[in-house]
Amino acid sequence: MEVKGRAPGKIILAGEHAVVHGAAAIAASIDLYTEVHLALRPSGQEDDLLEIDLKDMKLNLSWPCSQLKEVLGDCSGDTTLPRLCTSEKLDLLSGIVAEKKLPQENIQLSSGLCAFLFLYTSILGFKPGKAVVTSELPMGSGLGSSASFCVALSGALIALSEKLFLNANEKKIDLELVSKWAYEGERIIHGKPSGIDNTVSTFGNMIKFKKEVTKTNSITPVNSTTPLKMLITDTRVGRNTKSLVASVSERALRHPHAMSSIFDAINSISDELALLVESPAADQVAISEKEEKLMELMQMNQGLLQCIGVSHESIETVVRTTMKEKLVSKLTGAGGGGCVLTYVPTCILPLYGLFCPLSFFLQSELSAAVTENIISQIEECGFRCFTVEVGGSGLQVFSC
Ligand SMILES: Nc1ncnc2c1ncn2[C@@H]1O[C@H](COP(=O)(O)OP(=O)(O)OP(=O)(O)O)[C@@H](O)[C@H]1O
Ligand SMILES: C[C@@](O)(CCO)CC(=O)[O-]
Ligand SMILES: [Mg+2]
Repeated sequence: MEVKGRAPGKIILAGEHAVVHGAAAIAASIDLYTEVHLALRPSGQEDDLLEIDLKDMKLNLSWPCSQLKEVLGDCSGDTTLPRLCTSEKLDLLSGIVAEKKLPQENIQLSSGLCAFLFLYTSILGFKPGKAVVTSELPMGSGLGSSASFCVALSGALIALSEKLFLNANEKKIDLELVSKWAYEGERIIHGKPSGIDNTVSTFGNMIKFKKEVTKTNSITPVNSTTPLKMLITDTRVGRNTKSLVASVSERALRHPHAMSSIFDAINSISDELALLVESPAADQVAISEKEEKLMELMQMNQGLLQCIGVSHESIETVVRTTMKEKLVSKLTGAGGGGCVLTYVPTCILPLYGLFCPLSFFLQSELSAAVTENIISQIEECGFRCFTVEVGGSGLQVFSC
């Protein structure tokens, strides 16, 4: 039996990092995906391998299932109750991965491979199989590559374990369950994730997310009344979400009151942004007012992200370059390099002090010209730009 899981990356419009500390954040899926194709090997065959083929990295690794069983011990359990990967188990998994002596340029994949082995053996046990992984997302850049990998993989594993596509089984995939397993994978990669990335990758669209300690997380759909056009710049500066999240927590320990005020301010920005995105705007004047407010909120959020220490010279370069054209940018995801969002308003004339309500054609022509000009200035700095569709579908699972 073979299945394919496909899950999107994401952008965070407001609230990254603060969300780990209990503030609200707004995230939306984007139209860039990770796919995991999963096939079980027929039982009774000589080779009892568990294999992973990371196509984009041209990296193929395998482990005999008998060896995994010997090292990891019993991994069975109720698959409907996602389990935490204990630190003892993580040490065992890290040892199994370290034996493969990954080339230095791929060393950051170790945590992803530990998450793979943990999720596979927890959900399917030691059944021989093969996973083929491809992704359109730049890895480790703030667009949720780790979450989309964990969600696509968990979706495929649950579909196989519940034999979803066999014998006219009409049961639908349990998205809550997938998201919870993916969260356990994210924990291996991120250390202390809030859960926003796996949630938006699983369910898609735009959400307001707030982590709750004693009850279930609060997840509210945000229904945007206007399409949001985002230009994304990949600064190509490598970073790692786990260490950035840890550095913010350390700063919060050093300056608890100041940091808690910043997290509160970010919470208010997220609340206001969600209301704004959902508010109707009947005419060009209302649309342009709404867009200006949105840009102001993004600008304030970027300033606060700089305050908590997760901006970077490369991010500030993008912020300054777009500011010259009166556009606003903010980092997205964990920061420290990675990707930057630039909001491209539909009403660009008011930014230049001009107002022309009838000329929609002129607006879109000018918007395209300004965007092109900005892209060429940003790319001169050695960065890469692309645009994305915001708020599409979440996890999809197919039978192959
Ligand atoms: N396609 C993939 N295959 C295997 N591992 C992956 C894949 N995509 C991501 N990973 C794992 O996730 C790590 C990157 O996760 P990280 O959380 O640092 O960045 P991100 O998810 O892209 O950004 P952010 O969390 O800020 O949105 C990689 O180093 C790797 O271990
Ligand atoms: C930096 C962070 O807030 C978002 C990463 O996309 C971490 C998290 O919420 O898990
Ligand atoms: Mg991540």
